[in-house]
Amino acid sequence: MNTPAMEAIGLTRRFGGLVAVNDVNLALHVGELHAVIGPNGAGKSTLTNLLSGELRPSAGRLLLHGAEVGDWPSWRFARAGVGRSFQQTNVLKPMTVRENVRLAAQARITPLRRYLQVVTGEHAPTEAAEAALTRVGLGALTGRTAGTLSHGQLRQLEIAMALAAGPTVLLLDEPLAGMGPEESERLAGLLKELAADHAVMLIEHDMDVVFAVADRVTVMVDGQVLEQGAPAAIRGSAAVRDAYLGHAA
Ligand SMILES: Nc1ncnc2c1ncn2[C@@H]1O[C@H](COP(=O)(O)OP(=O)(O)OP(=O)(O)O)[C@@H](O)[C@H]1O
Repeated sequence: MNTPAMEAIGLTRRFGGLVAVNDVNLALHVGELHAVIGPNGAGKSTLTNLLSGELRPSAGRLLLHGAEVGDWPSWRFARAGVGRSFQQTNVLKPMTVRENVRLAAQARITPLRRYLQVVTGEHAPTEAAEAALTRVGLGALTGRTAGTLSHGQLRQLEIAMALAAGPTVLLLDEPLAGMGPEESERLAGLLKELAADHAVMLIEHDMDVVFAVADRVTVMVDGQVLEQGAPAAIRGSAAVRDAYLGHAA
């Protein structure tokens, strides 16, 4: 297969004596939706924070399009095309939908470019914002105050914010949390569409959604990869079933 958009090799993160992410290997490819599942405390959010540059690895390698990025500061990740949505909502509620996405679009732009845009009246972030909003299905609500959106619409807005900076890699931490079945199904369809031209990593607890949309699944338990494979293989795995039942007990 071609070079992954993002690749973790032996990626490890310790918090004092706790190894939250332990020797994880993972490859994200454009055109693929890669779901990461696992019981609470498995290390999924820590892994997302490592891949988005918010946390530095304690050990191991992180590659973006084949180049080492493990020691990069977090701001370089967004500029180099790594976008993420957050488990906790990241939206500024008094601002409009459009303003939220425009601000997010600017994450990709250097301060000099932003200054030049003001001077020349160039409107690149506006166009990127409108395109992202149309793509997630919020094109008709751009002037609405974000605080008036439904829960599902807020999650769509968060995805638009992640998309607006033009990422290649999209890291989505429980984008469907708290949604009803209908909204959830619609958004799952959108995630699948986005995977056509992005490398998508999806953290998700709803197994029906995971098995419906994922091309590949990584199962984490206690910071480690328990299994990795196609959804059908993971669904039939006794080790995965045991891990979940063990944690439920
Ligand atoms: N900043 C931190 N400092 C210390 N320990 C942390 C920190 N962040 C996470 N941990 C610990 O690392 C482990 C993995 O946590 P993490 O949040 O990555 O798991 P998770 O799989 O995302 O869980 P959930 O599904 O509940 O969100 C947990 O034991 C957690 O308490």
